[in-house]
Amino acid sequence: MSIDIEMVSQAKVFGGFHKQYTHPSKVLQCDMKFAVFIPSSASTDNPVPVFYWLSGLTCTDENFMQKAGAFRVAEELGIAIVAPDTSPRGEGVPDDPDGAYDFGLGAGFYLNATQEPWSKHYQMYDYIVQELPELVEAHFPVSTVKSISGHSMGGHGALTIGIKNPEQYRAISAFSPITNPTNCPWGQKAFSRYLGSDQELWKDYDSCELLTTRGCTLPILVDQGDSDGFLEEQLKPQALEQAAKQVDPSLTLRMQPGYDHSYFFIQSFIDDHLRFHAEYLK
Ligand SMILES: N[C@@H](CCC(=O)N[C@@H](CSC=O)C(=O)NCC(=O)O)C(=O)O
Repeated sequence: MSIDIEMVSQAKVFGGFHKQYTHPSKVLQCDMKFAVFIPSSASTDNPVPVFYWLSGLTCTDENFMQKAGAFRVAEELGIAIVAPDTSPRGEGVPDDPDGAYDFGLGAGFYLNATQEPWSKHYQMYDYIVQELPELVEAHFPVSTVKSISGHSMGGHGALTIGIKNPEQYRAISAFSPITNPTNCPWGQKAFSRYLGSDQELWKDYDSCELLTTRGCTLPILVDQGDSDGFLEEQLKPQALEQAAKQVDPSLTLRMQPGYDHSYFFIQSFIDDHLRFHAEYLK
């Protein structure tokens, strides 16, 4: 079934096009925006692979597209980029009761909420894994070959979604991911509200737990700045390293001296990530 999408803006960049769209989401029960970069080599005769980018807390589709500096190398490698929003939006979509930045709007945590009042709209896992790729593949000159990456909350999303769907993605990468959300304040706040008090159920969205119990057949690249203010309390890359050691050696964790949590860090290493993904998207 084809879903209608409406273009909001487009701009030529490095020979390709950045385009922003809006569409009604059946899964999220609201209108959503997403953005794509389509390289100039893409056509119906030459469908290109797709790099999905999941952004972090407070972001929309715009943060990565405007700040990461990814288009020159994506054009060179012939890779499309898709950047969704980070939560459902719009009238009727509930937000954090105190308007906090780390829950509700802009903070969907890429999971399927089970608790009221969140469960009606906050189904970001199904949106990213099913609805959005179906829509993208129906409307753009792209193949079904894809990989997934993200930052912070989006790094958590990329890791958990990639680990759980190895048949759908070719590679996973992350910048400064929340690796062990069941064991950090951001994750505990979000999971207790979206998923309820049974912490056994939280494990299904924790990359350390998933790696330990399922392993991972996909290659994983993680970059983490050692001057990141969220490092010790929220991100815990060593927990991911420990979990990976127990199952297989597919994780490359690079601690990057002096870098913080910002898009300046992402901008500094996004070319490495795109080239890493390109190896597996061939
Ligand atoms: N207190 C800050 C926190 C928001 C923040 O740092 N957001 C990061 C992602 S954090 C983890 O998911 C981000 O990417 N921000 C957008 C950007 O363009 O930098 C605040 O409210 O600003």
